[in-house]
Amino acid sequence: MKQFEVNFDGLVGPTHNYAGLSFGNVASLNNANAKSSPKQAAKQGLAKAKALADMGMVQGVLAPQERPDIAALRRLGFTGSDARVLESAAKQSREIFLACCSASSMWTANAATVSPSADTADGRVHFTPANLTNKFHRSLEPQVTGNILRGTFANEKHFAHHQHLPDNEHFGDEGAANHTRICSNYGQAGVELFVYGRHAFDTSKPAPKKYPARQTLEACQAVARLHGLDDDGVVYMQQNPDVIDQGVFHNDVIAVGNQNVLFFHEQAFYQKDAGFKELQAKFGSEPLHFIEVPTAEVSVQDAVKTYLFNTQIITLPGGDMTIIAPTECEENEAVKRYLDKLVTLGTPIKSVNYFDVKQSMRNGGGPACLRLRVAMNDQELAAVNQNTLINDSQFARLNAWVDKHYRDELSEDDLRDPQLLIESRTALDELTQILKIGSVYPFQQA
Ligand SMILES: N=C(N)NCCC[C@H](NC(=O)CCC(=O)O)C(=O)O
Repeated sequence: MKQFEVNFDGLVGPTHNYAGLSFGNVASLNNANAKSSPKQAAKQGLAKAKALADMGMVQGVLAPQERPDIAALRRLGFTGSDARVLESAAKQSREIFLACCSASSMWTANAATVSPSADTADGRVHFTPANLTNKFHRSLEPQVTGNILRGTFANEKHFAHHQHLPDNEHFGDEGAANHTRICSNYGQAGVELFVYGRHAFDTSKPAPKKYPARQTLEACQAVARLHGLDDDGVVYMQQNPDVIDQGVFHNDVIAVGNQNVLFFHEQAFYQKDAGFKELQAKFGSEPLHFIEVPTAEVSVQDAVKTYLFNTQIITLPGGDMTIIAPTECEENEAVKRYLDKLVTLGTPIKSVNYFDVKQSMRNGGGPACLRLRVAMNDQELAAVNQNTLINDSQFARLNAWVDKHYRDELSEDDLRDPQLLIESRTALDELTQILKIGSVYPFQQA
C-alpha cells in the first residue's frame, strides 16, 4: 500500500485584510490597518501549492469561509437587510465588525487536528475542527470548517469527523498548529506530539504572563481521546511560557516535525529533556533527529520575524527532505546562514526552497500555517473528493476564479461595501461548484 502526506492549503478568501485582531501575534498587530491585496494573497498561496504539486507531492486545497460573517453579526443583534447589518455594525462597533470580516480561515494549520488511520483505534482518519476560542474572529470558524472538511473528506468508511471541543477557554484548541506527528513512514503508527501553552484546571502550573496561551493541555487530551489514540503513541509537552511572551502564539512558530525529524529552537519547550526522552522511547529504537537551533545562532526574535520554524519540512518522492521557507528567511542574515549550514549537516534535510507568501506573513501566517497535513494511504486518497486536489487544470481553474472575483486592493472602508459581500458570495458559490463540496456556507443554506 502506498502512503502519502497530503498538504491541504487554505485558499485565501476575498476579504483578506489586516485588522490587528490577534493580540500576542506580533505581525498581526504591527500591520493593523495596512492595505491588503486579496488577489495577490490568493495567488501567492496557489503558487506555493502548485509548486509542491510540481515537486511530485500530492497537494489539495480547502475552501475559505464566508466573510463578512453576516450570520454572526445577526446573532449579535444587528438587524435589517444584509447591507443594513454591515452598515450598522461598522458604525456602532468597529471592532466586532472587523472581526467578522477576517479571512483568517486561510491558515488551515488551525482548521483541525488530524490523526491518520495508522494511529487510531478504528483505523479511520480522524478530524476534530479547532474551536479557536482565544480570538473572537477565529472562534467563528469551527462550524463551517467542519462542513468544509466533511465535503472534502466525504467518506464515512475512511474518515471520522468530530464536533469541535466545547467553546470555552478551558478547552482552547488551535488544531494542527500545536500538533506534530513523528513516524518512520506515513502509513505506520507514529507518535503524536501535542503541545500546549497552559493547564486549564491547575493554575499553579507555569503559564505566560504577557500574551495568552491559546491551547490547553485538557484540550489536547480530549482530542487524543476522541481520535482513539493509544497512550503509547501520544506525548504531551508544554510550550516554554517565555517564548509565548515573545510572540510565539502557536508551537508551529518555534518547532516543526516531519517523519523522524524534529526541528526546533533551543527555547521552544518547557522541560524538553523529559519530553524528548519520552518521544524517543515511544518512537522506538531508531534514533530521531532532534535538530536544535541555538539562540546564539538564531534569536527567538529572528525566528518570529522570519518564521524559520513555520516552514514546511516535506519528504520528496526520492526520499530526501526539503524545507519550504518564506523569503523572509532568505533575507535575514543569521537565518539564511543557519539554513545554508543545515543542509550540510548530514540530517535528512537536504535543501531549502523559498516562497513569497508576504501577504500571509503580514498577518503572522507562514508556509506551514497555510497548510493542513493529512497522512493517507492510497485507498484513503482515492476516497478524498478529487476536485479538491491540485493538478494543472484545477490550478488553472482556481487561478482564473481568483482573477475573476478578487479585488487587487482592500482597505477598511471597502469591507463595509455591500457590493463586496455580493462579490464574495458569488465567488464562494462558484468555488463550491468547482470543488464540488456541497452547500457549506450559511448563505447557501438560507
Ligand atoms: N501559526 C499558525 N498556524 N497560524 C497563523 C495564524 C495567524 C492568525 N492571524 C490572524 O488572525 C490575524 C488577523 C488580523 O489581524 O487581521 C492568528 O493569529 O490566529
